[in-house]
Amino acid sequence: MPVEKRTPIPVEEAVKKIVQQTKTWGTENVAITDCDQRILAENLIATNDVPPFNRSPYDGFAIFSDDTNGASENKPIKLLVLETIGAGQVAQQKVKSGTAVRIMTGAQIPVGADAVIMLELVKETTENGQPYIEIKRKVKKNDNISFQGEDTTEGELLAEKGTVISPGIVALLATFGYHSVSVFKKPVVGILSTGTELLDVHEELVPGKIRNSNAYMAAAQVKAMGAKVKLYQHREDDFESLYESITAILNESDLVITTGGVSVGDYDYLPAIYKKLGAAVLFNKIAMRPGSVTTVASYKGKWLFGLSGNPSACFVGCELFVRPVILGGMNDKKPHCTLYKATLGADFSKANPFTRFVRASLSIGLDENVVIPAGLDKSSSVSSLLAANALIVLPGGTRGWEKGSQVGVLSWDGEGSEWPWDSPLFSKSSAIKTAEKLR
Ligand SMILES: Nc1nc2c(c(=O)[nH]1)N[C@H]1C(S)=C(S)[C@@H](COP(=O)(O)OP(=O)(O)OC[C@H]3O[C@@H](n4cnc5c(N)ncnc54)[C@H](O)[C@@H]3O)O[C@H]1N2
Ligand code: MOO
Ligand SMILES: [Mg+2]
Repeated sequence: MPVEKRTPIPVEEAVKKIVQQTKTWGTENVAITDCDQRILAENLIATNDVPPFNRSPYDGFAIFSDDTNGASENKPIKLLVLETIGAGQVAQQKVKSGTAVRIMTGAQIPVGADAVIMLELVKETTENGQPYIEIKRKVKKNDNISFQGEDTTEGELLAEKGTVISPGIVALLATFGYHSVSVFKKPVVGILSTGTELLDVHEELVPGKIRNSNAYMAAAQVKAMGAKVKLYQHREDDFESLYESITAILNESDLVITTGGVSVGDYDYLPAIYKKLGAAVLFNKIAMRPGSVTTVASYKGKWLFGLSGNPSACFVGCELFVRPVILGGMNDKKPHCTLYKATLGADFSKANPFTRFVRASLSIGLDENVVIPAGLDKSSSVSSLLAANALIVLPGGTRGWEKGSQVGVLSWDGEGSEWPWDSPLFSKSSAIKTAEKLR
């Protein structure tokens, strides 16, 4: 059989094809205790003013400010203390001229009081068994009052649907009585590695075999993206059993990630499996390195991601193509890796017609971000993933890059990007033209 000729498409076009087909995973209600890092499927609206009543920001005395007119070191004024209230208590009596209520931080300002003076600024006395305070200064109306609604007002839109729930948002949900909250569902991602050479993690090495690292790596990646993972026992490169496994996994998952067996080799069965399934292949060759063989197909509303068997290629394919499907389906407004501009900290000499994604270590600085390649730059490398927190994006058709160059970097750390692909740092370049020549 002649080897299949594949037509590479530019990376951004591949990502666009995916984004166009992304649909939401639906919504569910989760308890406030389980909602952190999920994505809001409803607007977060203030259901009351915060604070809900005028309150004291200090431990002190609630007074009627006009009583302090003319008060001075030599001429203190004296007020009768009616009662004491702590936070959570409400004064029983009104503050009238000549009186005060001892009040603790967080307690509601008593009716009639229009200012608070701190404990440290008064002298406490007793006369005829009655508690009094002396004040030696003028206190202005509204001094030391935390006003109702000064933080938020009822009806205010605080966070829009699509926002990631941070600890701060959890605080607001609690403040406004959302004991449960509507969030976008997590998709279920089934992960299966194929390879006759693969061993389980606990197995001893034998000649010709290696341990399966891709499945565990991909599981960790998609978990970090917020998906649920179903990890399956790896399979040998055998058409029938692989076909059977994949159809079974399709029933149990929203997305199926396979690793390996997706290129043009004798035992690369994924292309034939997509064909037999009747899956619609969006692309099977991308003008990029690593990960050029990444294949994405859709089947009955489900996704099939054929990631490369080479670990670094598998990793990159997952970040570039799986991420926007998982996060986009959860209505995350920034479903792609975060784009940074950085200074290249070391020469990168390899020329390549394809857009390169170099595993790299990115340091975010106050004045400058610096990025350096993270190790052996081969798609088969595992060790270069160790120090990597980002991918340097080097547009195709270039003759190597010098230390000091400004480059675009995509990182899986950070808040994500809406659409990083238009960045001039990635210059629409000659990648595809050069790739065409190579075909
Ligand atoms: N004649 C051609 N050969 C190859 C091409 C090509 O275009 N023409 N593409 C090369 C590129 S680029 C890549 S990437 C690989 C992709 O290969 P597959 O996705 O088909 O993966 P496999 O053949 O199954 O394995 C490749 C490599 O990765 C190792 N591997 C596989 N699975 C795992 C795993 N779960 N954990 C760790 N390592 C794994 C496997 O042992 C192989 O060494 O094809 C090139 N060839
Ligand atoms: O997909 Mo391969 O790893 O392009 O390098
Ligand atoms: Mg292969």
